[in-house]
Amino acid sequence: MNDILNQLEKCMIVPVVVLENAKDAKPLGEALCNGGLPCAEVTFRTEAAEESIRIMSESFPEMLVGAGTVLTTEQVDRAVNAGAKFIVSPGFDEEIVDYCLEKGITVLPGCATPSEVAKAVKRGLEVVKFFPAEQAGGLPMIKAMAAPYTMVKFMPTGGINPENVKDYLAFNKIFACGGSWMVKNTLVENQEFDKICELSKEAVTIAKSIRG
Ligand SMILES: O=C[C@H](O)COP(=O)(O)O
Ligand SMILES: CC(=O)C(=O)O
Repeated sequence: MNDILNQLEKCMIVPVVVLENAKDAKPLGEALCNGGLPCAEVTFRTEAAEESIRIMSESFPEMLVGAGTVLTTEQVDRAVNAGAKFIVSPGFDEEIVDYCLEKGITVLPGCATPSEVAKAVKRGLEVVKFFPAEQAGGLPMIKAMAAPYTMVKFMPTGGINPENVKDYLAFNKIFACGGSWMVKNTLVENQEFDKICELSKEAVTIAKSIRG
C-alpha cells in the first residue's frame, strides 16, 4: 500500500462530507482534526466541493483530504489540483480508475459485487470502497467476497453508525469505515462544530476500542 493508503487506514474512520458552502470547510476541518479524525472525503455532490478541498487541505496540512462522489475525469483533475490526495467514487467507473492509475493518483472505486472486485484486482488495486455497505449486504457480504479475493481490503460506506462500526472494524479485511454520522448536514448548517468535534472523538474512542 502507498503512503496515502497507509495514512488513511490509520484514520480507521473516514468522514464523508457534503458541504453546501465552502466557508464551512475551515471550521469543519478544525473540528475533525481536534476530534482526532484528520481526514475527510469531500464529496462532489455540491458546487462547493472543489473550493472546500482547497481550503481544508491548505488550512490543515496534517489532514488527509480526498474527494468523494467523483463521477468524471474532469472532477479528478479539479479535485487533485485543489489538493485532494485520494479519489473515491460510488461505483466502479473504469475510465476514472484507469485515468487515476495512469496518473499515479490513489483511487478507491466503489465495488458491491464480485465482478467489480475482480476488475479492481485485475488493475492491481489493494483497496476498494464497498458501497452502499449496509444495503448491499453489510459485513456478511464483505466476508463472502474477501474469501476468494484475499488480496483486497474494503472500505465500507453507507449506513455505518457508532453501533455497527465496531463489527466492521473487528474484521481484518476492513481497511477503514466511511460514514457521515459525525458530519451530518444539519450539524454543519447549524454551525455545530463543537458537536462535530465531540462526535469525532467518540468515533475515535470506538475505533480504538477495537483496533487499539
Ligand atoms: O451516500 C452516503 C454516504 O456515502 C455516506 O453514507 P452514510 O450517510 O450512510 O454514512
Ligand atoms: C458514496 C461514495 O462512495 C461516494 O459518494 O463517493
